[in-house]
Amino acid sequence: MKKVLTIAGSDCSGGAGIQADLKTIMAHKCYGMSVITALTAQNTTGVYGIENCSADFVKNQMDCVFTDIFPDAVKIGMVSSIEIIKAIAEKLREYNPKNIVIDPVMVSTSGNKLLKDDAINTLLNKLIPLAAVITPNLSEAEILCGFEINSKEDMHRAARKISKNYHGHILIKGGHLEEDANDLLFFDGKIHWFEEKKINNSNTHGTGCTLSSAIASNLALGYSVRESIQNSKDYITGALKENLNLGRGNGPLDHCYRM
Ligand SMILES: Nc1ncnc2c1ncn2[C@@H]1O[C@H](COP(=O)(O)OP(=O)(O)OP(=O)(O)O)[C@@H](O)[C@H]1O
Ligand SMILES: Cc1ncc(CO)c(N)n1
Repeated sequence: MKKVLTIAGSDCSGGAGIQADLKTIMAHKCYGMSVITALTAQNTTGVYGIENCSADFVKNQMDCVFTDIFPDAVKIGMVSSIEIIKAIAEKLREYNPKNIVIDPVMVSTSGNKLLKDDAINTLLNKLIPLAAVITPNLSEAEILCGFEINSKEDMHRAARKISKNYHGHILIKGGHLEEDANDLLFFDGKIHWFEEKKINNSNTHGTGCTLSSAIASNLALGYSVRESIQNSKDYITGALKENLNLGRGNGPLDHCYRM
């Protein structure tokens, strides 16, 4: 059994964060573990509160996982504050796991801040360099590259700019583009598009969390980065097509459809 660790925030409504990650990891028949960085009080309509875990307790959780059941891949999502980011980076350098996927979560689907403004530089300088793959959405990529992204050409320019400081795989997700849901992979100066028609479903709460934990699961299973992204995109597309409709806002995905 391959083991996948998610380091992320909890979403009590079960659609994003740790809960989405564990459901995704299990749907890939891997063993899921979680290090919780923050508790959020949220649902399909918004985020109503955040309680950060102390940096020491994040380290304590990471020690417990890494000294006992060493993961084959690690997904990192909401990291909340400078202290937590530094704690995670320190422990990752100590244990040196393979297949680190970072979803640089900054804002929730419902528009609430999940990363403190002053923590962006620490995320960029201390954590992102440790990743094999990063998966910014359009607004996160805009913050990382410093200009607006409105088209596929802009996505390509943004990836090139981000690659000047980060040398791993950059996947810019196009889920928020007007037309298709096309994602761009940039690595070693080369690009590859993962193309998909946009599904007419507003229940997209947790798509980013799901994609990144699916990529981590596929990497743990031994697939290449490109295969892992394609498999994960297929997984998301299938889950969106199920048309689950829960809650009063942007509802979660159906993770049961392949089980
Ligand atoms: N309506 C849709 N139809 C098809 N694919 C979609 C749709 N919305 C998002 N996706 C896909 O889902 C994945 C996640 O992308 P998205 O841009 O939504 O991430 P995100 O904004 O980080 O997610 P989150 O809303 O969880 O923060 C991408 O592969 C994207 O192309
Ligand atoms: C805990 C958590 N992580 C990530 C997201 C991004 O969708 C969210 N809404 N909540």
